[in-house]
Amino acid sequence: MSDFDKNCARKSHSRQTTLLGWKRGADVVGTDESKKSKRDSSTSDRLSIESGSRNSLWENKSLPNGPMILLRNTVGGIKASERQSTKSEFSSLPDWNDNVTFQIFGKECRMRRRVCQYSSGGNVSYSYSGLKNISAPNFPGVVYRIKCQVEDLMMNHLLDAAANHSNSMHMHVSPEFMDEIKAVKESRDAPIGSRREIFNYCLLNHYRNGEEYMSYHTDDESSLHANFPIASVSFGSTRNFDIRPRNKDEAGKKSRLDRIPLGDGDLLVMFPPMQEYYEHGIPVEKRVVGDRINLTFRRVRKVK
Ligand SMILES: O=C(O)CCC(=O)C(=O)O
Ligand SMILES: [Fe+2]
Repeated sequence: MSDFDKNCARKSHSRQTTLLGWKRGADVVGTDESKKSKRDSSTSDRLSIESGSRNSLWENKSLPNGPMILLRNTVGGIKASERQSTKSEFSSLPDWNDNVTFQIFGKECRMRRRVCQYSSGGNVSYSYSGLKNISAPNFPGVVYRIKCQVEDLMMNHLLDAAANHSNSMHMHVSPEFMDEIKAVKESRDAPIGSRREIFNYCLLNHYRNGEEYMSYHTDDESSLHANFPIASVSFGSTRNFDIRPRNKDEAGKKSRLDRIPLGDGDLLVMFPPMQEYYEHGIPVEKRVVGDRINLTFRRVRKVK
């Protein structure tokens, strides 16, 4: 990666901040409705989920104010060969864009990975990384299949933990989201047109080698639903997922707090309010052999 690219990556992040009017820091609370509802869900009235006993396949990766759960080697099939063929299907989707450019202080920067995005019925509009009005066609079959699997895995885990009255303080899920997944679960037997869904948007990232990366950022656009998590799925080579605080420390630094290796078939779920407190990114790692495709499923509020 050249210094110019590094610079672009860094600046793109600060530019995003300006463009979307984000405020950073644990002590700063936004003024829009989504942020208000986050604030109103106090820790005490959230359902606590324990990753123990029957739910032991899920690891608890939470940081303070950053609830996260992780399930290894499962999405896309238990067998590596099944996941490999799913990854090939992703790779040959027709909508990849490997030349995404954006302007930073008058300079043109190119995104160092290829990306594409899909949404429910092609009706969802979402802007990120300073890019606006990006078209997001209807979910192709392979993305829809993985979306359903991710929703089921997550829903069953959370409902199971709730039914077992798990009471660890590690993991907090808002009552609003628990109500939502109960409704989604109940609607699974309904005719296809009237089924509810958790996620209505998917962003795919293809890192073709260890030099392709994603700089530190938060996924806290106001168009994202405040109570819903972001579910991130990985296929292919293992890449590190780095986490650091949004706020600088006394020395003016933001030091890395955690590094989670994300491998083939892994599912990482980030719950609110994680995006208010932490940034995450995929660093350059030249020694990585092979490519990785990542899917992040989101719930966007604005539907066209
Ligand atoms: O590739 C990854 O695991 C990170 C993806 C991500 O953070 C994003 O799409 O916002
Ligand atoms: Fe992200």
